[in-house]
Amino acid sequence: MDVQPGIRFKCCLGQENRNIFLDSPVSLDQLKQKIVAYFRKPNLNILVVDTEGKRKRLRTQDDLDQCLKSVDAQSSSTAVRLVLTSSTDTTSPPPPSPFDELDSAGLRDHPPFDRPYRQHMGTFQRAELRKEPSARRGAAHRRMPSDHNPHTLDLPFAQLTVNDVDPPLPPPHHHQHHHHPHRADAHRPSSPPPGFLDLPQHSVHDRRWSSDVNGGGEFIPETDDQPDHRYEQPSRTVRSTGSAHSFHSFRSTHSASSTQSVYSGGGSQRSQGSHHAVARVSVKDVFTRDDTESGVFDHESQVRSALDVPDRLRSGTYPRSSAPPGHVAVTRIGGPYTLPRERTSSSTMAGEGMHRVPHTAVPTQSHFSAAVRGPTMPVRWRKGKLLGSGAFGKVYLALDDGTGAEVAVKEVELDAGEQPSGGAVEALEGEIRVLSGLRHPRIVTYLGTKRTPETLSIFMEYVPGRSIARRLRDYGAFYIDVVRKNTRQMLQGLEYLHNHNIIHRDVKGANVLVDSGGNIKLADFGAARQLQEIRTVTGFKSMHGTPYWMAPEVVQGKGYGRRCDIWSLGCTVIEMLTTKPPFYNCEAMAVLFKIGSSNEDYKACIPDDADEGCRELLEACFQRDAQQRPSASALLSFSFVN
Ligand SMILES: Nc1ncnc2c1ncn2[C@@H]1O[C@H](COP(=O)(O)OP(=O)(O)OP(=O)(O)O)[C@@H](O)[C@H]1O
Repeated sequence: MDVQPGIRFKCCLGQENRNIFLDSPVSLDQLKQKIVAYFRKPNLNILVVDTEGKRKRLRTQDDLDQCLKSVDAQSSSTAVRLVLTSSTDTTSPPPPSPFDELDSAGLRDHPPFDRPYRQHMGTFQRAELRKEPSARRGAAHRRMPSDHNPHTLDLPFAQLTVNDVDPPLPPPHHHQHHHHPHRADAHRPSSPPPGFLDLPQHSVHDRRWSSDVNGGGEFIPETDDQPDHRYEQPSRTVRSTGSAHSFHSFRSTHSASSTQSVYSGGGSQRSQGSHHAVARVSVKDVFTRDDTESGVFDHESQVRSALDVPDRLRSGTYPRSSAPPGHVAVTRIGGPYTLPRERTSSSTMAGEGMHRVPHTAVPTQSHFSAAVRGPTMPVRWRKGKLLGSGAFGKVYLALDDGTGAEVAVKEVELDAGEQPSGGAVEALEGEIRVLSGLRHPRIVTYLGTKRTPETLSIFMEYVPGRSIARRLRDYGAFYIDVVRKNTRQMLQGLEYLHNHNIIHRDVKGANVLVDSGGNIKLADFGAARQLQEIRTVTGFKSMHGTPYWMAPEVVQGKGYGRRCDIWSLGCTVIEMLTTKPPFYNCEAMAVLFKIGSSNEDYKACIPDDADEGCRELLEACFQRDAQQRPSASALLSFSFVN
């Protein structure tokens, strides 16, 4: 199938950032229409920003064509940066953009920011990590902690290169993407503004669908144009139908005429080795203003997670007791609400096969009270007990004195005498600011940061049930059903992160937290590189960590992308089955060679008595060639996790 070329327009109006994708050839009218639709302001001036930061007004189709020509000339770039200003204010300077903020903070030219802001924030870096001057490295080794643990590793930091090795996606091809069985997820639509859902074009069915972090993320393409159609999942995603709609008046959206039957597309699909519940809902009935205020509005994952009935009902995330009779309690981003339950003869509450949510679903306003918003960044807070310590700092429980909620706070010591240069701390703060826009039931929510001269405190959602690693220590290896459920939920979290261009980089049992309902949340994602940088400058200047979960391309310093998380996920599955990751009986240095050496067959580490489906998934995860590893989305269709 021919895929038309497409152009991404990164639009910035004041603090609001949107990505708009348009197929070529792009017409100015089309662009203007999109801008009006997305920013809900008519007659905006459109200024194009060139690579040197100069702005030029786009008035005519010719201007646009010229501009697109210059984009074509730079083969690596298909993005056009636009600044929008109010047309009533043609003389005043354009509104501030995140780039301006970085400029004024002197950060933009700092190495971590030598790429566009969002690309950096999206954590897919092509830039090599800065190399430590050798003298400093020497000092680093002198200052390495003496408590050597054979299972941890101190490497000169500069050995790691972070590259987005994932090849680019073909450009978007709207309107027809549903029809191609293999490319259904190979298109990325534009990110809608809060309260706006451009569903006709960008249905939730498109799993490439991704709103940006705080509305303006750099979209780094996924890798599924790689030949892993064999892993393609036919119809697992939730389809959403509906028209563009404001979420700002919740009550008015519940008219009896809404279309929102939820049904499975032909019931369960065991032929693919899995069940696929295909739901059709009117998203306007699922989301409210609360969702749109969270800074990110990921319709697909939210719809999917809201309707991931098998998982939730099995695991008890939905507090059934909280639902009135005849209703299903549903945990939404930020909290629960209820949907009337209606069973059909082929449905079960475990979600096997068909389940229906009739159009009379009526969440009430009371369900959307403060309780559903989840934790927020505390203004005044008190430190509680130590929850644990890691390579980068200690994690404490803390009480938010404003709301009474408990949150977790990771304290990273900053060496006051040797402040990190080059804005490493600011970079981390910026990263957390962006990451705190992410919301998904399978990831720990970052809330924000606070800094004193001695400490950087990173606030997070508190997950009470301890990590998988800790549970393995306490109880021993998990039964296969728990491994299955945890794996599925980890994949859901990874899918969400990867769709938002975040590589976790440190997937392992210690970074998978379990809540009191036995559901997992991925922790410690996205910020590892900045933390590493801070520790590099202020602490023992080395890469400190444990290599057992590392992917070969990471160890080999080749540069890596999202698929390194898939390898680590495989190691974590082994960890859950046996309590230890592969080769844990070897010292850290030895295991590095094993990981790096193509002679070492990781598949041999799969326990002999492993479930057939589990073996299939692990073999896929342990493909040495990262490109051969399926994506998180593809793995979600494997029989083991269904
Ligand atoms: N949001 C959280 N809620 C509850 N407990 C947490 C939270 N974040 C971390 N913890 C606890 O604190 C411990 C230390 O976490 P931290 O992220 O500092 O280190 P780690 O992940 O164990 O190790 P490393 O830093 O080497 O990856 C974790 O093992 C976990 O038990």
